[in-house]
Amino acid sequence: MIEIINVSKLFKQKTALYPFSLKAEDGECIVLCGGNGAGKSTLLHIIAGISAPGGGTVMIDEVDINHQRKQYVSLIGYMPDEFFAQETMTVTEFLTFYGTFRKVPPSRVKEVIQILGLATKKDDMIKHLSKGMRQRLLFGQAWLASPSVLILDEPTNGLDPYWIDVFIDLLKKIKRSGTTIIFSTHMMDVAAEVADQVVFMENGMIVEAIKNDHMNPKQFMVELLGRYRQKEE
Ligand SMILES: Nc1ncnc2c1ncn2[C@@H]1O[C@H](COP(=O)(O)OP(=O)(O)OP(=O)(O)O)[C@@H](O)[C@H]1O
Repeated sequence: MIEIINVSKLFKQKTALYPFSLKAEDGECIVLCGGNGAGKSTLLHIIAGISAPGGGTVMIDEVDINHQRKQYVSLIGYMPDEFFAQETMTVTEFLTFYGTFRKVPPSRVKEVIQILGLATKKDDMIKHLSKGMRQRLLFGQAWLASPSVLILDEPTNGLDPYWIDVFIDLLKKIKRSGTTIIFSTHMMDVAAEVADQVVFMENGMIVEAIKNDHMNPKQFMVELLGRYRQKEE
């Protein structure tokens, strides 16, 4: 379970996030939507422990980011929106490197490589991977240790339609295992398939939060697109 409690952020004079709160239970998914500069990455950086909140706090399974940082970080997996690794590492070396911090066995590294369709690339250097393959690898790094909360910044960027479908199915499976997921996207169809709650952000504020109360993905997408268009008018 994740609780975001009155979290805010100021960059010099500019407010990037006004105080707001959100909550997701085990196995639930929150999706953040909103235009460029809305504050999605800023919020995800705070939840991932990369950037300190200006005010408020984040709790995962009652572990407080401000007071139990080490324990908090062990409960999350974070996929950034940009690649950050040594590009001369191979796929296996990269995942093994991150796996050692969490005591992940080699069999799990192998399993993740397989599930993410990277088996034929396992000994290739990261610099030789396509954009979509790098995205899958970054996702693998976040998911490797089966964290309590998975935090993903625009995870479907660069994925082709086949891998978007695989990714949606995988997220649903991960939710069923009890993991809480929070991710940002510009893709309403992805949001409609996976989200229990879609949060629209604008200028660092939540302008609307829409819960999926038993709608199927198609109905939910129509609802989301309707709200999205209303905002543009
Ligand atoms: N390190 C920083 N220093 C100063 N301002 C920042 C910093 N990081 C983000 N901002 C500002 O905070 C605001 C929110 O940015 P953020 O990256 O969170 O938006 P976003 O919703 O993720 O956008 P996008 O869809 O383009 O990724 C923007 O106005 C941005 O310029």
